[in-house]
Amino acid sequence: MCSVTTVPSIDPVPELVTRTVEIPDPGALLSLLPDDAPLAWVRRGEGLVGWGEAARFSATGADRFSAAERWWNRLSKTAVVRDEVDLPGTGPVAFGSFTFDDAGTSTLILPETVVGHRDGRWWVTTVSVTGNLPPWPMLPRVSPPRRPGLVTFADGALSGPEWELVVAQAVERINAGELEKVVLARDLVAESPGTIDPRWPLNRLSDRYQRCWTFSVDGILGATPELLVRRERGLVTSRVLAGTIRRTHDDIHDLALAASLARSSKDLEEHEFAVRSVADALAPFCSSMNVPETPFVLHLSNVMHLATDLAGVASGNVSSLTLAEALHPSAAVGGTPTDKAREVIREIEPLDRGRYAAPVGWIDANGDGEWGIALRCAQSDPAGGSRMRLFAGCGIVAGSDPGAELAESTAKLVPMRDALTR
Ligand SMILES: C=C(O[C@@H]1C=C(C(=O)O)C=C[C@H]1O)C(=O)O
Repeated sequence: MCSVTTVPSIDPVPELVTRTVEIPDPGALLSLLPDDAPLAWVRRGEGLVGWGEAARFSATGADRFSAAERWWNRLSKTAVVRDEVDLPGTGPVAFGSFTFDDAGTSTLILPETVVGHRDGRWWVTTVSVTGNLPPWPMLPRVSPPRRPGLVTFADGALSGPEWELVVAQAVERINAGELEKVVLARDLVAESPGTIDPRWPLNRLSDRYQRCWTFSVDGILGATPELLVRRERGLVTSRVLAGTIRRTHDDIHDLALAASLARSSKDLEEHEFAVRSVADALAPFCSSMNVPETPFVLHLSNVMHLATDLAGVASGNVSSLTLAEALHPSAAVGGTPTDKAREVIREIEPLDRGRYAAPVGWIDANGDGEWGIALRCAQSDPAGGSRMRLFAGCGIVAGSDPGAELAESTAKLVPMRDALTR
């Protein structure tokens, strides 16, 4: 295993050799994962899983994305690649997770083994960093995921009522004309009697939230409904969410609620801020772009969101990671205007977001990749695997009611809570 924290120009680059071979259906991707540091990006059974660590890059600060990209380019562009499948996600692939703010550590991880599935094809990529051809891939036998013991939940930085006061402060500042929208987050601390096997919640999340991207990278895991950006051979796509309503589990009532969400001027305004921030950030990188005029309603099992899928044609050879950097933080997780919203978050949200609400995903040697926003997620505590922090946030605009926002954040915590307990 090799670990790199900075990239001085004289740094020796590992001699990367990768071999990708097509394999018959090996079973569900998540069922292949070992319990130690599993890497995953899976939706509806397709995607990538990985394990082992051939190389890792860590970065801190405002240039964390560009430093990570430089490292990845140096590693992957000089690699010897044997790839008999040749799809986005074959050949060398790194999984990544970035911090919301400049503080804290962001990582890119090059796994020793990656298994992928897409359009009826499966493949394995193995990696060597010694210049030799990596071993012929063998999928290890893994133990089944272990159910956590009795998990308890406690308030994180603030109790619910304390958080409502912070939301009220934000509404006041919006009404005073300081900014238009700010996204505020809260956290819960989950504690289990023993080490939590991350594969347990991962499997629960991917079964129950099939429209979401289930991810696990370097201790943060979850199922996000929001795709910050995908770049695939010149096509750029993004799914923007903002505007939320809780489900009641009465289908007829939920349909009426979906219709009211689609007409709610408060939610439409909040959504418009988010779509505009993504379209504006992508514009310099795209020769053409399709931005639908009206959102659709995305139904998840706990909540419904206003959603817009944007698509563009990349004008140059810009990587998925550069695009993720340009988009982060979108108004869906930061606010409008961005800089003012970040300032307000720093001032009134007494919480270290860590990697919550920031890009998580993967990149290949061509720069193709998918980066979600780490939402509906939990971060394992570096001090021990029996503790996790769960996060949820809400977009606050002029018409926001603190009690309703607290209820919305509680609904957004349900997927992770349930995945740890049921
Ligand atoms: C911030 C979160 O979600 C974001 C905020 C939303 C909203 O305020 O309506 C909806 C989806 C996400 O863009 C979260 O889930 O933690």
